[in-house]
Amino acid sequence: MTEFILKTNELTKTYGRFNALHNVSITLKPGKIYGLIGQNGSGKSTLMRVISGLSFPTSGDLELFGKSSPRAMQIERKRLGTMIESPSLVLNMNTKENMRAHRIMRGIPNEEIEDELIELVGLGSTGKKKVKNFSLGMKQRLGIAISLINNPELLILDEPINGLDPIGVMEVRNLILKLCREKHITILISSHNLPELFQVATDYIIIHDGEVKQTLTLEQLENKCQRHILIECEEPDKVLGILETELATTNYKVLPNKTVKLYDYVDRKKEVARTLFDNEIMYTNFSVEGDTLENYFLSVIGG
Ligand SMILES: Nc1ncnc2c1ncn2[C@@H]1O[C@H](COP(=O)(O)OP(=O)(O)OP(=O)(O)O)[C@@H](O)[C@H]1O
Repeated sequence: MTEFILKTNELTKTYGRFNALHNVSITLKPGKIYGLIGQNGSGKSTLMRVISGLSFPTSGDLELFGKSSPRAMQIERKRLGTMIESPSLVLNMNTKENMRAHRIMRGIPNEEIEDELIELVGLGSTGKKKVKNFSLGMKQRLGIAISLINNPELLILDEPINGLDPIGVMEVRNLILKLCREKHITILISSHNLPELFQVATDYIIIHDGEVKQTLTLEQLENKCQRHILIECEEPDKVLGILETELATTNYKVLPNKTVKLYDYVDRKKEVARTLFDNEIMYTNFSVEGDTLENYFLSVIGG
């Protein structure tokens, strides 16, 4: 298996003097769901367009499935599926007709893939119903089915849950998880809604004003957001001893910089401080940390 599906190195895209992307360096590994999170106008679609070959970078490099020459990339891009901005659907056609049109346009001979994908995205019962009468969620799922027609290894979905009602969101979310878990497709999905992405993504790329501000795994994000008491001290081992014997908790983490994160007693911090004091533990910092997803996102983008 390729170690990296995609690597970008200092990708920049300018429109006139405006930097839509600035020195974007990211890597995507197989089997993951990457959440590209940023406000409106932060550069999400631009990045997706450049990766998909719909737009050229002004400078910087792109490597797809280990290949970087323009000729090789043209071939490797056949391993991508994309739905950028709204799906391209013919409203006067039904599900099957839309699938067929796209299959023929892409030159894919396997007719069976049409029904397979229609079932996969849960549109098997739509029959003769025309797309113009579909809900937004159904249209998004049909768009995703179309983007899967070439059996892609990397799927790029630009705001697929934007504007959907809660049921539509849930259906698209479940579909994305299914594609990753059962079909082993790596997914890059953009949204301006971190709590929504939080339900599906395994990794996060935070973009703001065309710059990647942070990349982090789900575990790192959870750690950042989980409320805890932060204790910085000279002798963390002694602190742990007190936490276990006096406060009967092992729900803590010790960081290499002599810092203890305690996930219990967050709303009873005076009790912890008193216990440490009574046991003659000196600390240099004692504070409650951690945030909501939205606040964390805002702190990263400087809001
Ligand atoms: N063809 C273009 N010409 C000039 N400016 C552009 C062009 N395409 C995008 N931009 C600008 O680049 C910036 C990034 O746009 P982009 O569409 O990538 O943002 P986005 O994060 O996808 O936003 P949204 O969530 O609203 O879709 C925006 O300020 C946009 O106006």
